Amino acid sequence: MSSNPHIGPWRTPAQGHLTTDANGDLKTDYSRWRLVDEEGRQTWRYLESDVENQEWPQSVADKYHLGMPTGLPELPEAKTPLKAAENGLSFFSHLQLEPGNWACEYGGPMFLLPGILITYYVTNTPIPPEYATEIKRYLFARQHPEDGGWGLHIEGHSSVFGTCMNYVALRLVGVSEEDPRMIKARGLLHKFGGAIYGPHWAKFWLSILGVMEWEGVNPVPPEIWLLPDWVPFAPWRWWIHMRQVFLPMSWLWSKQWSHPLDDLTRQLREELYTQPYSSVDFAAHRNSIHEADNYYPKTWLLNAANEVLVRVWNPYLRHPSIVKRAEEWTWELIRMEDENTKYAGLGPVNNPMNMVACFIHDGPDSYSVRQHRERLNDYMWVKDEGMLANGTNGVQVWDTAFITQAIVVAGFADEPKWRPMLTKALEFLDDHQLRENVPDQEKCYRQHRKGAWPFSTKDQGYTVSDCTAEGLRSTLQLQEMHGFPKLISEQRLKDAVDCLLLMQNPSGGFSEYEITRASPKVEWLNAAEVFGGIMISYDHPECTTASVTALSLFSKFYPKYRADEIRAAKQKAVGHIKHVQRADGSWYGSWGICFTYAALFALESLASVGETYETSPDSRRGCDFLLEKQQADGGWGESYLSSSTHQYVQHEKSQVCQTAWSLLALMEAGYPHKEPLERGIKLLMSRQQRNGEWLQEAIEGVFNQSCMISYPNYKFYWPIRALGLYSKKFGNAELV
Ligand SMILES: CC(C)=CCC[C@@H](C)[C@H]1CC[C@@]2(C)C3=C(CC[C@]12C)[C@@]1(C)CC[C@H](O)C(C)(C)[C@@H]1CC3
Repeated sequence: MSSNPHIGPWRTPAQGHLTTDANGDLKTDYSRWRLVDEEGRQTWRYLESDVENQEWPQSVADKYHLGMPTGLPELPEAKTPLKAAENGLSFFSHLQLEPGNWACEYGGPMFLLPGILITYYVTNTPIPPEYATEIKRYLFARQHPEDGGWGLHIEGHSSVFGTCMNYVALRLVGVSEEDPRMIKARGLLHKFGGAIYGPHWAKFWLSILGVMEWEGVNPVPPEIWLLPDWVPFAPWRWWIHMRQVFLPMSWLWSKQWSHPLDDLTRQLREELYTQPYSSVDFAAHRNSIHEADNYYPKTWLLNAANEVLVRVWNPYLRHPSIVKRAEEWTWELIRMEDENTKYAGLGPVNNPMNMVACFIHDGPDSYSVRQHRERLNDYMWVKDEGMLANGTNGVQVWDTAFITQAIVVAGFADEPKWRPMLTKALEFLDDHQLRENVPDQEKCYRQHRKGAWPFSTKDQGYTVSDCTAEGLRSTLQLQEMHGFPKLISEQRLKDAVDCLLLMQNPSGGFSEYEITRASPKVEWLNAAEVFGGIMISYDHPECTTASVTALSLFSKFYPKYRADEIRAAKQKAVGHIKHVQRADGSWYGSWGICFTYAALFALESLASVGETYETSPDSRRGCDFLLEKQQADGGWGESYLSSSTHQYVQHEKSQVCQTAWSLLALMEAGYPHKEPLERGIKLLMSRQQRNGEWLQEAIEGVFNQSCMISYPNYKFYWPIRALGLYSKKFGNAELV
C-alpha cells in the first residue's frame, strides 16, 4: 500500500449504485449527478443518499449535460427559418440555470486534468471516489485507439506530453499498470523515448510528483521577478497566462520541492522511463524533446540563457539572500492572485500550482489550501464520457451574452414568452460585471477592470476586452433597445466603455486581458515548446472588432459620452483591422476555428462603421473569401488545422457552427444575393433535430494556435442567430 494516507479512498470506487460501461470500466449512477450553480459558480455533486436523490430531481440541464435523454418533446416541424430558430431556442431555453446563465463542458486540452490530479495527490487531498471513477472513464474514452496515446488536445496526435501526463493521471486514480490499455500507452511512451522527452511543463509536474529529478527541468528562476520594471523582458510584461503560470512554477522550482517517495511513485519511476530510474542522466535530458511535442522549438537565445543559468548562475552566483528576496516577492504575488480571485485562480494551470505552493508555504491544513481544495471542484465537469477538467471555471458570461444577442438579432426579444428568460440573463450580466479594481492593482500588475465583464464569473474577475464588449452590447440591446429594466446603470455602462478605451494598444488593435506590455521579441524566451505566441499580449482581430462593434452601439445611445475619444479609438481600430486583413480578404482568428470565426467579427464590425459589401472593397473581399469556401452542400466547414497551419483547411464535412458564422458574416456585411445564403440556411435546418437541438460536431475553439477547446453552446446560439437574421432580411418563406 502507498504511504500516502489518502491513497486508500482514491482507490475505492463510489459506493453502491455502480454499473459498468461498454469497456467494462466502473461507471457511477448518472441519475445521481446534479450540476449546482451558485451565482454562476458551477460544481457537480453526486448524491449518495437515496432520499436526497429522490427529493432533488434531475433537471433537464443536468440530463442534457450528462448525455442522458432529456425527454423534451418533438416540436412542430420547422419549415421556415424563423420556426427553426424558434425551435432551437425552445430547446436551448431549457438549459438556462437558476442564476440566469448557461453552462457547458469546456474541455479539449488534455494537459489540465493531470496537473490537477498531481496536485490532489501531493497535497494529500482525497479525491472523491465518484470523481476517480469518472476520470478513469474519461481518460480511457479519450485514449487514441490506434497507438494507445493521448495528445495535447482531444483531436491532436499522440505526444509525450499527452501520453505521459495522462498515464500518470490514470495511475493516480488507481488504474493498474497491468491494464492492457496502460500497457499499450506505456509501450508508446517508451517508443517516444520515455518521459524525459516531454516538454518543460511535463517535466515540472513529474518533478513535483517526485517521479523525475529537478536536474531534468530547465531553470525557472524566481529571481527574474526581481528585474526592474523597465527591463524590456521583465515578467510583468508577459502574457498573463504565462506570467501567472510561471509565477508559482518559479517559486516551486526554487524550492525544488518534490512529493516524498511512496510505493506508487516508486513504481511510476520504473514505468515512465526506458531504463532503470537510478541510471537515467536527467541533467543530460533537460533539453530532450520528442518531435511530436516540439511544436515551437526553443530558440538559441533561450538555450544559451538556460546554459548560463545552469552552469554559472545556479552553482556560483545564486546567493541565498537573492533567493530569499525572490521567493518572498513571488510568494507575495501568488498570495495576491489567490486573494484577488477568491482562490478560483486565473485558470486551471496556475490555480493547482498555487495550491501546491500554499501547501508548502502555509501548511497542509491551512486556510489557503482548504480554499483551493474547494475551488478545484469548479474546474471539473461531468459528461457522458466521464469527468474532465474545463479550460476555465466556466463560460458563463460569454455564453450568456451571446445567447442574449442571438435572441435579439433573431427578433424574439419582444415576445412575452422569452422575456423572463432574457430578464434572468440580464440579471446574470448585472451580477457579474466587475465593479471595482483589484486592491493594489499596480503592485500585482493587474489591468484596470472596473466596468469590465470577465469570461466566466466575477470571482475569477479578470477583465477581457471582448467579453466586456459583448457584455456591454447585450446590455444595451436589452435595456436600451427592448425596454428591459435598467439593472445596469448608465454610469456602469460608461465604466465599461472607460475600461475598453484603456485596453487599446498603440497599434489600434485590442488584446484580451491587458494591453501589450513588451515587444514580440520576448517570444524568443518561450520555454513551453508546445504553445506558440504565448509570451506577450497580441492584438487579436476578434477582440479588436468586438470592441469596435460595442463602442459603435454605445455611441448610438450615448452620443455625447467621450465622443471624440470613441471616434478616434474606432478609427484606429478599423485601420488595424484592415491592416491585418490578408490579401485574400480573410482574417486569422485566434480563439475560434478559424478564418470563418474571424470573418464573422470582422465583417460585423466593419458594418458597424458603415462599411458593407456595397460600400467597402475590404468588406467585399472578406465576403468573397467566404463565398469561395462554401461547400457543395451549402455549408461551411473548416478544420482545426487552419489554426495551426495559418491556411484555410476545409473540414471533410460542413459544420453547423462555421456555417452559421459565415452566414452571419455575409448577412451583417449586407451581402445582397440570396442564393448562397439560402443554401447555407437549408443546411442549418437540415441538421436540426425534431426537438429543436443541434448535435455536437467538430471542436469549435482554439488557443495558442495549437490547442483546441470546446464551445458546445455555439451549436445553439449561432444557428439561432443566423436563422433569425436571415428571416428578417429575406423573409420567412418555407424552405423545406
Ligand atoms: C497555456 C495555458 C496556461 C493553458 C490554460 C488555458 C488558457 C490559456 C485558455 C483556456 C480558455 C482560453 C482559450 C480563453 C481565452 C484565453 C486563453 C484561455 C484562458 C480568451 C479569454 C481569449 C479571448 C477570446 O476572445 C475568448 C474570450 C473567447 C477566450 C476565452 C477563453
